[in-house]
Amino acid sequence: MTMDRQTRDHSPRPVDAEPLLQIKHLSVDFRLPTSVVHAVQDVSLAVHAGETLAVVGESGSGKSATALSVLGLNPTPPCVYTGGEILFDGHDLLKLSEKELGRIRGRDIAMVFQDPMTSLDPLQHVGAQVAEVLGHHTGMSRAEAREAALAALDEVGIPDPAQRYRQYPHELSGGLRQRVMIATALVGRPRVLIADEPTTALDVTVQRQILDLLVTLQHKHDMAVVLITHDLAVVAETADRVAVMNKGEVVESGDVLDVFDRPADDYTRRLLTVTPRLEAA
Ligand SMILES: Nc1ncnc2c1ncn2[C@@H]1O[C@H](COP(=O)(O)OP(=O)(O)OP(=O)(O)O)[C@@H](O)[C@H]1O
Repeated sequence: MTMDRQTRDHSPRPVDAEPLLQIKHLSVDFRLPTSVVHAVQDVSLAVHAGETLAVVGESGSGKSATALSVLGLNPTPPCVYTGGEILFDGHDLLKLSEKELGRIRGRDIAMVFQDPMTSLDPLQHVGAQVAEVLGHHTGMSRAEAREAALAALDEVGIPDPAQRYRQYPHELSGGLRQRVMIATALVGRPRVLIADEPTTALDVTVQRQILDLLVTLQHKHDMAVVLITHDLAVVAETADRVAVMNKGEVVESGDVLDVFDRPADDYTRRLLTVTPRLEAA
């Protein structure tokens, strides 16, 4: 499988640039009543500003547990962080208090999940939910937060934002709901966006539009994006680098073009052969 290097936008970055977010030797267990799941084992990942790192692997390989660790969102218990560091802005996020992490969530590092229905409040107007993020993180007045939320809805391509502002999540299509989630994530201008299967629940045409939107916004705001997905075609189209996870470990990582053209690990090779859509990517 080969990909056209000419058509991909790989913005060069200074070789000595520090990663914005760095996960070093992270290990995470889930201690259940009768067993222990070693969900993440000695995982190291790094992402720079303006770069997309894809984390791929089959279901249960530890992608989400790794991503959720960044913002301390794995349920504790049963989750126990057994080793490693997550470095952001000179801090080890694993050592921060809940209050300190709360300040980083949404403002510096934001997440988008697969299913907006579980992340959005069904009883609150969508616009108010976008504005609420600003209330948490800035000193904006209500009117200013409303204006900024309207601008964010507009930026993510929601038609007629003033009217949509006053709708509830169930009144929107799946694609529009995911756009609201993205607006909610990005309105605080985070430097890192973690997107966990952001398009899996959507039909193929809408998937394309949402991915295009994420790429556009990433370039516009020079964000670092960690994209969790099991879809290698999505990786081929959007990511700069890829880390392949299997059974809690990173088995291979590198430039997407290199890894996909010349996979070094058997597991990566197997993943690539079961993804026919890649041929067209
Ligand atoms: N809250 C939890 N309690 C117990 N076990 C968990 C919990 N969350 C994840 N696990 C287990 O940890 C392992 C890794 O799960 P994780 O959700 O990170 O995988 P994944 O690669 O993201 O899979 P998927 O693509 O299906 O989301 C799995 O064995 C899973 O069952």
